[in-house]
Amino acid sequence: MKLESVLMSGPSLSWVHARVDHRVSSHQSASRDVKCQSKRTAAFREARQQHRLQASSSAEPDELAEKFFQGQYPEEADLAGEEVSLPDILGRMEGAAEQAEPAGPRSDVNDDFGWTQRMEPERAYLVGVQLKERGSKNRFAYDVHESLEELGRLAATAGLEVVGSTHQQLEMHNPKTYIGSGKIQELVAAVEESGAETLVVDDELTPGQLRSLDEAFQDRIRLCDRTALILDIFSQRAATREGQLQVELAQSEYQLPRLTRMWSHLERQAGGRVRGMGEKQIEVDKRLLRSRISALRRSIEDIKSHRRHYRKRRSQVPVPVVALVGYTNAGKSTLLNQLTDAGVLCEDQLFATLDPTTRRITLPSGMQVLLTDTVGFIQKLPTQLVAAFRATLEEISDAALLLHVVDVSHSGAAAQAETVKNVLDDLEVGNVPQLVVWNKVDAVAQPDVVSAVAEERENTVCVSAQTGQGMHNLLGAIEARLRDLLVPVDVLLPWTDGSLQGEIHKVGVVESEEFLDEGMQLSARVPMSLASRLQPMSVSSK
Ligand SMILES: Nc1nc2c(ncn2[C@@H]2O[C@H](COP(=O)(O)OP(=O)(O)OP(=O)(O)O)[C@@H](O)[C@H]2O)c(=O)[nH]1
Ligand SMILES: [Mg+2]
Repeated sequence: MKLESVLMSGPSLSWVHARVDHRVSSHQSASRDVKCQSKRTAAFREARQQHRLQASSSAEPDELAEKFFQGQYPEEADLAGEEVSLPDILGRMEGAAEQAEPAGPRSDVNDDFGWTQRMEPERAYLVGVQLKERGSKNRFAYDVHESLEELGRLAATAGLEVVGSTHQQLEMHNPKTYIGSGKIQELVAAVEESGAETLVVDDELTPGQLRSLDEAFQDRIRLCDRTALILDIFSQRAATREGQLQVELAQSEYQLPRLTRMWSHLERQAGGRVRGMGEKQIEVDKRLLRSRISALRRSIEDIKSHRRHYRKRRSQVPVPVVALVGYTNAGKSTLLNQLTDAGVLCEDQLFATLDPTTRRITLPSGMQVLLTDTVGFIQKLPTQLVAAFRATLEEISDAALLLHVVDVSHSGAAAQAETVKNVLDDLEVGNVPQLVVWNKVDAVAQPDVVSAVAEERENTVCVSAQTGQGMHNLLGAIEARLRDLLVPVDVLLPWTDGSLQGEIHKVGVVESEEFLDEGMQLSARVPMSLASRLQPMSVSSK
């Protein structure tokens, strides 16, 4: 009943997601990063209210709420009528929590509700796997050190403090335990020694791997994988309604196969006396989560059709769209700001931009284009997010040209560019024409050499979005590329064929339109493929 109300209440679902990860070592979970505080405070308020209604007389509502908040679920109240009483479960949990409480005092603060939360960031330990090279396919494979460094930046963005890391070289990820089973005890010891409360794994774990690692750590730490971390960052940052819905959908899909964890631990704590309850509850939760997923899909579809309508109107204005795409932190927003007065937030942080901003710019000849900033990509991008952002990235598929921004000063620039290429292919926009922008040329050791290499390559320009170097060149290149892509046509479209007119507006630049008795006469610049289809209607060929 409670979970249902939480699930249906939308925004707090990310809190449910957090709860899935909560351990019985609940005093540790109280140290979750402060960024989550507002969501958690809301959850707490709700919990407390519900407890006032539900709690048995044997426990103070506040005490119950605090336990609930620390990952000791309020639904336990629902179990009261079953084989084990609520105070019994709470007592057992209390024992477990005491045992698990980390040694040493840490500074705590009181919030409005009188419960305590530590201000220090949660400490995280990172673990990754270096897959052994297998043939030329891995030409752009990420080095595990780079990947862990990136994971550390993601962790920091999410508000964690990295206290250590390790990796292992393997032919493939161990399907049961992620790292080699022989390495696990070593990892457990290293994590314990580091004092970390969270283990962050550099890949997406399968539900089975998650379970095995959980068991190896005996629920003493919070486990988090790269996907959960990225989803968490997205949920903290999504600003528009659509962005929030998309992230929530991605999180729900991620949680669905992993729900077992939150109930199996309850069974363990109750010493098996509530066996069967967990399973029953998992089924209920899964059903609720599935219906939430359907509701989210419907809401997103509604917004999408609104946007389609808006884009249709916009496409009637003959201004081509140029979309900035690239790896996260490549400098896309800085470039947009340099070319316009958009004032978009640029930060030396991953995923600074989640929601697209569009501005009009004028090219040297006076031709106008719309420049759109988009969300950055990252290696091992969660599949749920690729799917979720397919809608937002429709903007990209409508673009006449993609500016692929590459941070050329980054040691992994080639691998990052390859990742972007693969994601664009996944999104089925790999064949939209592109101009490659090598950014941050001010930060490379030999800018002249880099510029010379860029000049030799097709469709590549070198710039510094920060200093403004190369901007004039870039604008010229955008214009040349757009003109290249469009060919002039003069056509007479019969009134019986209305759809072609819309298509010309959508993908080309209309220069003039005249309504005649026989049809519409139109001068435009359109892509080559459309120009050849329009050939039979060409005025000059009549
Ligand atoms: N040295 C140097 N730094 C740059 C340049 N362009 C951007 N940066 C810095 O790189 C960091 C990331 O820039 P953003 O513009 O936020 O990058 P982004 O591609 O929009 O990143 P996301 O929105 O996270 O995907 C910021 O700290 C910028 O100041 C450049 O030309 N030179
Ligand atoms: Mg940005």
